[in-house]
Amino acid sequence: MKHPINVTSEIGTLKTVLLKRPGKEVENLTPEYLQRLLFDDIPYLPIIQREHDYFAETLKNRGTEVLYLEKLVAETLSDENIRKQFVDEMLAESQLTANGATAVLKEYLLSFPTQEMVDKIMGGVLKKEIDTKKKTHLYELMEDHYPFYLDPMPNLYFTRDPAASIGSGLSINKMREPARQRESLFMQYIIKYHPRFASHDVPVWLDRDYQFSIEGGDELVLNDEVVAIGVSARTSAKAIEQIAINLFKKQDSFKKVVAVEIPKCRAFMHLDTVFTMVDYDKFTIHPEIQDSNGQMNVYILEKGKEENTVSISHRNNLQEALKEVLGLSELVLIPCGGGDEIAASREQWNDGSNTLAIAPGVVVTYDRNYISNELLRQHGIEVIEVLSSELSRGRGGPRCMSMPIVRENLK
Ligand SMILES: NC(=[NH2+])NCCC[C@H](N)C(=O)O
Repeated sequence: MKHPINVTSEIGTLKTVLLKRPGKEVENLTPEYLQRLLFDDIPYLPIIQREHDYFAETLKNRGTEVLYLEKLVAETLSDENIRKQFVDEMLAESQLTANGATAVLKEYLLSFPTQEMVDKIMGGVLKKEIDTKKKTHLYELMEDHYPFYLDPMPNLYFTRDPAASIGSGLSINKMREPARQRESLFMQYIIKYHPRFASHDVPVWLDRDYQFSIEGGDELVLNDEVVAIGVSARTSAKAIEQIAINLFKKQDSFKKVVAVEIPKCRAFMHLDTVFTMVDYDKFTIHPEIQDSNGQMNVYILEKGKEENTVSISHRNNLQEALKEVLGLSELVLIPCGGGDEIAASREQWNDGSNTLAIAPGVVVTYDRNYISNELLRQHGIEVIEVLSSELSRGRGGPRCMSMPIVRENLK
């Protein structure tokens, strides 16, 4: 059987992708906790699901196999021992909001059929769901207005971030924000126990127990030798250096990691919110990541002379650095919003630069970013638009909502 993971570029024809259909977790958002849960508004569930289904259909119509995270997790947990072990680990990481709740919650969760249990863990567990028994302890009698035992995970539909496919392996990410840290546990179990992956010895370039954060929105596989990684609000320089060391050391063909420093702010949380690859020699860019002279900090990491080291060199122009590492004489950066100040910030905010390439020169984008979309078309890119009123409220676009598992290699 073929190796289950193969991603040697950002643009090779997308064969298999992982999505998560938004569910109850999105309805468990309330204004009070929006910020902490990394949302700016509450999506309307039936519409966000319709939009997400449309996105999935669009990919299927182009021949992509769509896998759903929630289904893979349920399949992974079909063995009773693994199921129990998973629940234990999930509860241990969930910083339960009431002492002594762990045992009750475990019993409660395990009482459901596996798919329902998975949906519940993802959706969140309200205290009122299980607070039926008589209260005997002091802490149980105390008024506590926090509604959840288990917080919902509304960011799960951004499957790009908790893990990232690179070559034949992946990084299973230590995520930066507490609201998202549990998300990568799902992938750890899938890789270890799901029949599609378990028997293949999938290399893990960096694991979720690594101390410093990294997120998939920052990890861009430019080709089979070069990976670009954003140094961002979510991804640390330390994790980038470590994954570079691991990539150069283990198999596969990777020779260079390009660390691209971007401003650390909410609107630009990951590299893919300001920079994505759309063709062999074309990228989207949000102009604001460069200074007034068009410069920014870019570092090229290569295998060092000593074992477990990298050699690092600095560049200050992204376009030139990309030409250098990709061996191109010409390379186009297509500005989000056409470079117009207002349109650029509005469309960047709604993920106008966050394109998902499904083949070289073919991208999926949000319909609302009409200026950026038009500009992409003028550059010869085929743009397939998807619905975006509710999906965009979570601050992520088509690239973040998809985790490629298999892409065709570039010729
Ligand atoms: N790769 C990305 N750009 N992901 C966007 C994730 C958005 C999500 N609300 C978060 O704040 O984490």
